[in-house]
Amino acid sequence: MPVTLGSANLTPPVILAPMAGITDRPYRDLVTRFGAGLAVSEMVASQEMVQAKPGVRERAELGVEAARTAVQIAGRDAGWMAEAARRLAGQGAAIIDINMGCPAKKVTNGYSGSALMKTPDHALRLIEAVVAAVDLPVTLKTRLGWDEDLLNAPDIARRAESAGVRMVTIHGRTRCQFYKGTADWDAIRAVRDAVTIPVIANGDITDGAAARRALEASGADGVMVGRGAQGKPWLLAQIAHDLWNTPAPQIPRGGAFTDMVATHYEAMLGFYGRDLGLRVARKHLGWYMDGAGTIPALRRAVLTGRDPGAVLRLLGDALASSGQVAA
Ligand SMILES: Cc1cc2nc3c(=O)[nH]c(=O)nc-3n(C[C@H](O)[C@H](O)[C@H](O)COP(=O)(O)O)c2cc1C
Repeated sequence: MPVTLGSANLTPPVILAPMAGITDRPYRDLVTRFGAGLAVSEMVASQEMVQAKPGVRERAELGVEAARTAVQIAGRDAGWMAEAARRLAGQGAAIIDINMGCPAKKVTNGYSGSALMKTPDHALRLIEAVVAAVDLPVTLKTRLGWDEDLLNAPDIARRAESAGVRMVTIHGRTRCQFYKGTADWDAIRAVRDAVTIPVIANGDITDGAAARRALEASGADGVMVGRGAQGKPWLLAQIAHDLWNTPAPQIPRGGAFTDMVATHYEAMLGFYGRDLGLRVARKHLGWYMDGAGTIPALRRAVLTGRDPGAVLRLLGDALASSGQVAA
């Protein structure tokens, strides 16, 4: 079970997936406090970060659990990527992760993200530049390939290992699948067989049973969980407990759940400021209320509220009258 990368100890090897607009500092803090092995930041566009474009700095800002934070960088230019990695290392990132999996057209049209899988020689030069730029472990996140005709994740992973990459995470879909269908955990085994570094399986892992099946199918060393943890920041610790009998997380119920949600909400307002904080918070509040079984009218009132103080009061009422809290 132990996975270590330099001074970073990823035990338990259950990792919060990078998710743009979601895995910001307040949420990573919350998930790592429950007991995740590592949390990966949402992707930071390397050039924009180095040029200090508005809004980019906050996304990379490290949380209190910096030792358990990987910062993910995206881009297609080796120079910008290396410089971004250098600066993030200076800010205390424990690990630099390279994005080679994002399927969004606005990213792939610029030949970044998963489009790098179509130009592996170029991708390797970029990886080498990042590895040379920092003393930290560098990791890589890819998909199985661009499409069914180019399933080159094993080859890229093998070359990345030779270039000094210390761990690869594979989302078990191709770029052309986007998020459709189901993740193919069996296909990740070819990557496991191609390298000696840790391999992490990702895609559609939503509980301990799915994590166990993903590990059996892929032979991977750990799992990465994204959407399944939305509204359930304890899920990664629960998966680790189910698989490796690590301490069970205290899943908050009743007033403790309301307190956790309120604290997360206030952390988002504090981190982003009032207006942007409220916009970002709506996503998380919606997931919490879905999980709590909040009745639609109360849910609507919370999600359309404009005054942050009133939203907090409405949220307390909505959760107090929900099934989860009453249980
Ligand atoms: C809203 C959203 C944003 C995402 N942003 C990123 C990102 O910034 N970098 C990245 O490598 N993957 C990103 N992903 C992909 C996830 O990291 C993960 O690979 C994918 O969601 C599959 O895992 P899951 O089924 O556990 O969610 C994103 C996914 C979602 C749903």
